[in-house]
Amino acid sequence: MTRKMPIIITGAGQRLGLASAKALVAKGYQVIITYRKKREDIHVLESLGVVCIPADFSTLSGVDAFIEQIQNQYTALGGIIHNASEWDSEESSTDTALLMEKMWQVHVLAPYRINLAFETLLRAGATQDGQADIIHMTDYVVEKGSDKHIAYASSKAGLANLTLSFAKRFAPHISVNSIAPSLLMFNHDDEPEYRTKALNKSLLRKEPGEQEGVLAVQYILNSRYMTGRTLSLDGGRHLV
Ligand SMILES: NC(=O)C1=CN([C@@H]2O[C@H](COP(=O)(O)OP(=O)(O)OC[C@H]3O[C@@H](n4cnc5c(N)ncnc54)[C@H](OP(=O)(O)O)[C@@H]3O)[C@@H](O)[C@H]2O)C=CC1
Ligand SMILES: Nc1nc2c(c(=O)[nH]1)N=C([C@H](O)[C@@H](O)CO)CN2
Repeated sequence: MTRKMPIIITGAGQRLGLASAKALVAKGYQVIITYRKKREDIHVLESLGVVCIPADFSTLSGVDAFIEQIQNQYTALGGIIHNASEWDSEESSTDTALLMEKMWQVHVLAPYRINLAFETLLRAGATQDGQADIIHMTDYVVEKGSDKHIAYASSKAGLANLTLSFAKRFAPHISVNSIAPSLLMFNHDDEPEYRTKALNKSLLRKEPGEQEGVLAVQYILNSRYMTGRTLSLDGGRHLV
């Protein structure tokens, strides 16, 4: 059943967020997205009727400005997909304290503050649609850690824990779930040897692409009986 109430996707100017926004619009959803960089694809989304809001969650004031804008413009929400993310490594950082702060700011504080702020809007949306959804984009490394993205992995573990807490707090009208990919899609600058190594980390040895994540989002939005759980998209990596 398609929702009447709008679904927010954060960080949807490219890759998985962009593909998810296009897929939900094609299914008849009202979609709101956030972005930082105004790429050509933002104009494409606007032409499809998507409401595109510039938002930078790297500061508390940036998070609160986004919250205020939504609260001023909407009286109900069908859901929010916390997709915005930075995949920073210790190797690429000169200050590990700032790295940890940055990872927790975007992956934990922003979703935490937004979920609390939007509870009333989501409950109003659930009244209209029968249910509202929060989806946290986490990561396979929540289970296993990462020796090269330590701060990132810890923050995604924090996000995964938010799924458990908000599922309890917002039941029964708002469902809260995680999607935990391992490799979905490479970045354009990933070297061939890195790609080979990453592909060999899973049993299925493939780069599934963004549509694997889109299918998971659609499954959760269509589900009527899933909350506090994680959809793991990892090609059997846990068995390697
Ligand atoms: N790609 C993969 O293989 C995997 C992805 N995931 C998770 O899935 C989700 C989607 O992945 P992917 O599409 O690769 O994500 P991206 O790396 O493309 O990041 C998504 C968007 O997040 C936005 N963003 C980053 N920092 C901030 C910030 N401080 N404030 C607001 N927006 C911000 C960026 O917006 P802009 O470009 O406009 O600056 C970016 O386009 C992410 O949460 C990721 O951690 C997990 C495991 C594997
Ligand atoms: N925000 C992002 N998070 C992650 C990305 C990414 O590109 N952006 N990529 C990965 C990798 O695909 C990793 O799962 C396998 O090498 C992880 N998180």
